[in-house]
Amino acid sequence: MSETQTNHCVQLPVLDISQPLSPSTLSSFSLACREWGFFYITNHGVSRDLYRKLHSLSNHLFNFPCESKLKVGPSSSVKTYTPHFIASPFFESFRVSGPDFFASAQSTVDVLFDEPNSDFSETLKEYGRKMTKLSKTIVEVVLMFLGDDFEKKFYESEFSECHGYLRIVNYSPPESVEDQDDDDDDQEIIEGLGMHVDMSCVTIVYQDEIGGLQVRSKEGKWMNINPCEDTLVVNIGDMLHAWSNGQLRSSEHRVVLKRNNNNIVNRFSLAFFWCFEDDKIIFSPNEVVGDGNLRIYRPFVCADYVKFRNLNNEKGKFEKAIGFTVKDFAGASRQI
Ligand SMILES: O=C(O)CCC(=O)C(=O)O
Ligand SMILES: [Fe+2]
Repeated sequence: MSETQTNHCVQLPVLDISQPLSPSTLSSFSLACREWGFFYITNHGVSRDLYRKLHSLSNHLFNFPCESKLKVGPSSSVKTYTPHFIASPFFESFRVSGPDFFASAQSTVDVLFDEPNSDFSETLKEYGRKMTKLSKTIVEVVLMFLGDDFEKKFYESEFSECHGYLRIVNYSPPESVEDQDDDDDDQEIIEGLGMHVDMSCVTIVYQDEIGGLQVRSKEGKWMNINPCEDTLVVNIGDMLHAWSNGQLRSSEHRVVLKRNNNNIVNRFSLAFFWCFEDDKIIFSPNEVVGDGNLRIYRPFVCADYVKFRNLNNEKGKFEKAIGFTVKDFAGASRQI
């Protein structure tokens, strides 16, 4: 039987990232990270104006003809554009990488635009700076969820070399896909991005008001993560999941697209991935594992895991969770 739309919505706590953490909030976020691997943040310092600007400047790039965008596509030297039909027929994205977000954005702009233009790159520089600062704060806070003073014990030694990159995503039907004319009710769901787990330590997601982000419960049920004005969604990825010895959940999630009179509604999102450096050896410290517990992952080099995932992506299995997660890559068959 094919899957149809559900309406279950998960209640995730909202963290005011501008305030110090109180012991009572600590426990609800700690629980959310262990149960869902997702929570919201507010007072994050990114204005609605900046999001409006990012949306409109990004649309400008997405509106270039396909042939132009492919000049920065997977077969080009720049490789910042992922065209339709790689992640899904409805997904296309531009990638902007840190630490020099300006230079990375400009490498795309220089190919696409005939005239010199730095509006996009300047804006991405500002957004990259804000997301970098936010990611550092989030990692510190998440370390507090794991244990007393863990941010003091582990932030500097383990997380100070992290880096980030941004994926700007446009969910829309490709030119070659006709609108469907099924009945209105009981429609099959359309995945804009299939089930996957992130590779990152943490991911910060901005989704527009359309919604469609879903997390899979431990029981395997899809739950909506509704957009909420002025808040961002944070989720734990496989790198931090492995580092925490599985205590923080790296959840399967996906994006489903909405329809309006059988037309797919365009959706815009920004996913910022905060990751360990390539040569980092991910190995959960004794104190994190805790007395009497066993390690569930063998130590591994971060870049080797990224390579493992990308290899499977190339085979057309873009970010599919099953068979290609850190559990498959470094799960300890014999616990150590
Ligand atoms: O588009 C979104 O809202 C989320 C995207 C996502 O999960 C990802 O890019 O890993
Ligand atoms: Fe994701």
